[in-house]
Amino acid sequence: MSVEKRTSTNVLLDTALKNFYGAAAEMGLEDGLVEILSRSERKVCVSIPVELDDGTIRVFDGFRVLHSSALGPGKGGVRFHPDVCVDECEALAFMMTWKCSLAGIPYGGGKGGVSCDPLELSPREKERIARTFAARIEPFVGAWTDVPAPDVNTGGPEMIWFMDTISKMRGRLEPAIFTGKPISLWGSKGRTAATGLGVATCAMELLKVLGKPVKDATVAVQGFGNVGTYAAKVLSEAGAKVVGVSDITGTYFCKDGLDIAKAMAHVSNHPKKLLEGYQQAGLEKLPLADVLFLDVDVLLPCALEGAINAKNADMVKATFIVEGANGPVTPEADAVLDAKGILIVPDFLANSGGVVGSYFEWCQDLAGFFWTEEEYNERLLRIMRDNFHRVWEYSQEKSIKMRRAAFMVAIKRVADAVRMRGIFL
Ligand SMILES: NC(=O)C1=CN([C@@H]2O[C@H](COP(=O)(O)OP(=O)(O)OC[C@H]3O[C@@H](n4cnc5c(N)ncnc54)[C@H](OP(=O)(O)O)[C@@H]3O)[C@@H](O)[C@H]2O)C=CC1
Ligand SMILES: O=C(O)CCC(=O)C(=O)O
Repeated sequence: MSVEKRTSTNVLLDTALKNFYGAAAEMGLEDGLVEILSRSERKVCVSIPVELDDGTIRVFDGFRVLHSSALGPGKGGVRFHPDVCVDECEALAFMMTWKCSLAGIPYGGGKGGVSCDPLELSPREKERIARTFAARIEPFVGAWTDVPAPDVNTGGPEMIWFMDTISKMRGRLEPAIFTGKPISLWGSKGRTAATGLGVATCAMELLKVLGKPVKDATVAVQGFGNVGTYAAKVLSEAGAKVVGVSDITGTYFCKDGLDIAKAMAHVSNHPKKLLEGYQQAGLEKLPLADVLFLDVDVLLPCALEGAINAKNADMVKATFIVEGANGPVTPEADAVLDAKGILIVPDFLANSGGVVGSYFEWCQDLAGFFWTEEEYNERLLRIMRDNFHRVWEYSQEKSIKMRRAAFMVAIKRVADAVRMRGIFL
């Protein structure tokens, strides 16, 4: 039997599938498992009717995809963004399966989202969307079925609206269904910074194995949201020089290094949480895309998928790329960057600090016993460093790129679970 390969017009899904098929072929995965693992167990599409503040009604589309539950309950964020669609959610759920597997945590892959533009919505409108979305996906989520978390444009408030709605529907508190909650309401110390801390840790481990000092290494960060800010903060605190950061208002560049704490304070005080208007001595404002083309040691794409693609890959000057976002480099760009000798730490290794941190929160919620931030960070750093080295060493041993090595390690664990449990999960 030969496998009929799935393709997609959605770039992110097509990328995820191509990377999976390539790794599956290289490791000689049997056809039946390739068929099973190239499809999602469940794709839920819901409509979300909401009354806006002006009294009009709008219906938004929402999605929750469970790619695989072979290793445990689904795990993955919920995104609020105008481009959200079922294919994008499937691609991200697919990547969550490999991310959780690679991280060695007991979860499968899930992802969800609502197609909406948060910049156009009031907080009350966002709350109505979040609560109706939660109510409509209620039959499909649970601490032992599928555990959502924050992603682009969602965070603590959305997780509380989700948790509160489902707790009311079930008549009991359900804290372990959602992670990324505020610390005061069954959240965990450390979770907010976890993804960025993990990205920065991978960058520092990479520099270390290559014998390059972190001190004065130059860094550029695309996206100054949850992942980008904390990655920039940790690296600048470790002595690296973060010379460029960006959000949708443009690229902010300073050759002597940006003051990341000051930039974070500016964003947190900005009414729309933007870098717009940020000032410091020596600052230059550059066009949006320029952050990707700065001549730096390390580039961290921490915004959205497809940022580095066939059209712009040739202009990238960084020596290393550590992928903070999910899917920021398309396969075509990957080939161009490889030819230029640019080394890439793949997304589902580099940004796995978020889901590892969510796992810690879930454990604490189930136990009703909470850890200190030191305990949380100590465990997170140990896992991130071990995982980085496992993938790095495997890629060296096999003379393959880190992305391929990470896929092979991750697919093996899921395939073993399917073999042990039987195919009808
Ligand atoms: N949060 C988490 O724990 C995890 C997130 N990720 C992934 O990391 C990425 C970022 O997520 P997160 O930080 O949570 O999201 P946020 O919404 O907090 O931040 C996203 C940032 O990207 C910026 N951005 C969007 N488009 C562009 C663009 N074209 N150029 C420059 N900046 C842009 C946004 O700018 P603005 O604010 O101006 O819109 C914002 O600063 C996503 O791919 C997500 O899936 C992965 C693992 C875990
Ligand atoms: O924290 C989580 O559970 C998932 C985070 C996520 O969506 C991701 O890693 O892409």
